[in-house]
Amino acid sequence: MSFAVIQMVSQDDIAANLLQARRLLEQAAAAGARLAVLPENFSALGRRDAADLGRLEASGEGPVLPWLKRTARDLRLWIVAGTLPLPPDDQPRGKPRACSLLIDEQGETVARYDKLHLFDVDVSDSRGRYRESDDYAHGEQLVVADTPVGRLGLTVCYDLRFPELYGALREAGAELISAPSAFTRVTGAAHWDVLIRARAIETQCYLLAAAQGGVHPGGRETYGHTAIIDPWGRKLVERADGEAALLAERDGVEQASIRERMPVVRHKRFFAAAEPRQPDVETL
Ligand SMILES: O=C(O)CNC(=O)[C@H](CS)NC(=O)CCC(=O)C(=O)O
Repeated sequence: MSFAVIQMVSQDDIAANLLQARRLLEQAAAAGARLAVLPENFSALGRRDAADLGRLEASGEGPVLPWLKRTARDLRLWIVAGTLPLPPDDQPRGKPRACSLLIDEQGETVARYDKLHLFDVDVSDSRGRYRESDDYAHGEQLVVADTPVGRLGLTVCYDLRFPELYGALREAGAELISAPSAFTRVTGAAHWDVLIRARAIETQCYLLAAAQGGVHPGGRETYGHTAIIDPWGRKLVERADGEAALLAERDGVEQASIRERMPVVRHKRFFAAAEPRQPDVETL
């Protein structure tokens, strides 16, 4: 049972990004992938109109959700739709979440994960001030779902720095974890490789790390290095930058053997809170 990670160099033109994504998903499906992970903000990168885009999609008039449905069905492929801005289901006019949808091969949405940790960070480079929370609100729960390649835990990008989330996904039964990303060049060069391998090793899961890799509008550069890491921490595939569809296969027997021979879940002595903490109360 193989799965794919897709690397893109998304721009601010949604139609062009969807064409690029379609080509890469076709390659993945033709090579035999049953599930493919798109990168963070695959459909639009470098725009500041997340609220408008999210409301448009929620109203059913947006371009991305119907495209996802159609593509999954045409290619008979499960898709982890990187991220796209979407308001909460029960507040169609609310602030968008950075939302990672899991679409099945019939085109139905079977899970929705809203990015828990928002990237409000001053990176030490010339243009490096990021305030994701200006445009997005954070999510509030963990999400795992069953897929044909195994039980999947969903995460996004900056989440990679919060191992408690990954530990909780493992305890919720995850066998694979998706991490669609758009790491900055600077932080990626310093930390990406260690973060994705550490999350795979400590959870004994396959890490499906699908990244943006190249130059985007405004000269912003992402680190790329899309990869699949196996539960022993081996890098099965990797691409430094540019468009790519990379495949690997799950070895469930080996994964079970690693978990049995090194039963870290049973050895655990410190426990993080089971639920993410509630949204911060605004104080003056
Ligand atoms: O804003 C967009 O257009 C796309 N979204 C992103 O790039 C997101 C939020 S700004 N990036 C990250 O989370 C980078 C994390 C990172 O680089 C790190 O943890 O070091």
